[in-house]
Amino acid sequence: MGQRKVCHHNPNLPKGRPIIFVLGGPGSGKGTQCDRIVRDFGYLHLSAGDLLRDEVKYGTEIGQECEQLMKDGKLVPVEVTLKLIKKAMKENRNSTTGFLIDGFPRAVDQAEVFEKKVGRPKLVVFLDCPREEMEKRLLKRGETSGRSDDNMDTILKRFDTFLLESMPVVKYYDNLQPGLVIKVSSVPPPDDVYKEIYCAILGFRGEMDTDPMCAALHHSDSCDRLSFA
Ligand SMILES: Nc1ncnc2c1ncn2[C@@H]1O[C@H](COP(=O)(O)OP(=O)(O)OP(=O)(O)O)[C@@H](O)[C@H]1O
Ligand SMILES: O=c1ccn([C@@H]2O[C@H](COP(=O)(O)O)[C@@H](O)[C@H]2O)c(=O)[nH]1
Repeated sequence: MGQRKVCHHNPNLPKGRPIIFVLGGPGSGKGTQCDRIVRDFGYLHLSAGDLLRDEVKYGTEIGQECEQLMKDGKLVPVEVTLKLIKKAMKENRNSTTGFLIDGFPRAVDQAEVFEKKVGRPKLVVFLDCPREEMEKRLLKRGETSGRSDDNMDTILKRFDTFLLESMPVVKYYDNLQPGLVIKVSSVPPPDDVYKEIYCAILGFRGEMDTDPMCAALHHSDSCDRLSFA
């Protein structure tokens, strides 16, 4: 993953509704940032984890198949997640201006199959957060979330799965298309983390100059801060 100086200004954007992936470790803040993106851009937020938890909650066949895997911090088969995501995209294709996919793809083979069967995202946001910080956040969230995986035992397994299987997805997209991935530290407060994401989205929409803060970033050398290094 080399140093690349890339501004998010892609003149060859295909038409249609954009897809954004928000990736990062467990508790890195994906859902928190997605809330802000939805607020400002109105994209449809599809959390693969939420879709799976709904299946578990309603006791569907998929839910029964996935419940234990999720408690063990393992990945459910891509056929399952892809089916849920594609269904939600299809149902909403006429009512949304874009798709914000949170926590998927979780492995390189998942990214490959998405690329083949659905398409390429316009932007991949990678939230970078130290493990200790993620652990602290998840344990705190676990006090009230009711999630069966917000406990120390499962958190450790989720970290292992993330490092082994999910981190390579970031490199996959960075290699696939320079500038596609932005790496953002999610340690600062949520609104500060969001600034870079917001500018990157304006960038691929060709609207960078509509916001003075983003325009300054775009026209200065600091533009390469947005690229994955
Ligand atoms: N920048 C931040 N600073 C401090 N706390 C944060 C920040 N972003 C999110 N949090 C908190 O950390 C916890 C995890 O955040 P969030 O649910 O958004 O993470 P996630 O990446 O979606 O997690 P998961 O993958 O487990 O679903 C939440 O309680 C949230 O309020
Ligand atoms: O694409 C995905 C997304 C999620 N999972 C499983 O769900 C849990 C929880 O996911 P969150 O994104 O943290 O809500 C995850 O640990 C996996 O078991 C998945 O397999 N594939």
